[in-house]
Amino acid sequence: MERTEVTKAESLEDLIKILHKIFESDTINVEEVQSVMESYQTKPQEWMKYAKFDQYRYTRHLVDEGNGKFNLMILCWGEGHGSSIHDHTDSHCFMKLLQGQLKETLFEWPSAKTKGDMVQKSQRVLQENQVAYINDSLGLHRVENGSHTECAASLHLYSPPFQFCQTFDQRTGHKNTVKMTFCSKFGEKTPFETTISQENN
Ligand SMILES: N[C@@H](CS(=O)O)C(=O)O
Ligand SMILES: [Fe+2]
Repeated sequence: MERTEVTKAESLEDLIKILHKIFESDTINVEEVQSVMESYQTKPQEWMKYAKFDQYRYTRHLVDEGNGKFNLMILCWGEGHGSSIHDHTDSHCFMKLLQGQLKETLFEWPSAKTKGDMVQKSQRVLQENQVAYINDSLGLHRVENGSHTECAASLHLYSPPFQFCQTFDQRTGHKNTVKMTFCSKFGEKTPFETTISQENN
């Protein structure tokens, strides 16, 4: 089979344009999305306006709604911040490192039979510009900024977009449904009323 030519994204704006084009189609080619996201060489001045860090937990900032086909967002991870083990609500999830490093740990879905600790499948450290991909059939993951001196930022694309996910307790495998909210949308801070019940995972 011929390899699909992948356009190089010259800027974040350019990347968004290319993604819109790709997602006009009803079928998604995971490798194509991954390659185009990888082709963008991170330039902090292009995404700085979205990046706001919190002292206590990672924050989520909506960048683009992808014509209803995908959500593109920037996540800001302070020193030592991490997510809980979670799923991705049957969506495709692409995660590109914009700054720093993030450790991704994959887990198996807990089964009714296996009680106790959740089973860890693999672990890797993502470097600047790298793109990771996950969906529910590949398992669950936890993402962490292990550094105690550097913050990290990542660009996430979810298709179709989703607002809720399930988080899992590593010791028991018990799950909870959580609503995921945005700290800012399109560079503007989300009004306080809607962030008051904010729960990222
Ligand atoms: N999926 C998580 C971030 S990560 O840990 O992959 C979120 O959207 O908040
Ligand atoms: Fe995730």
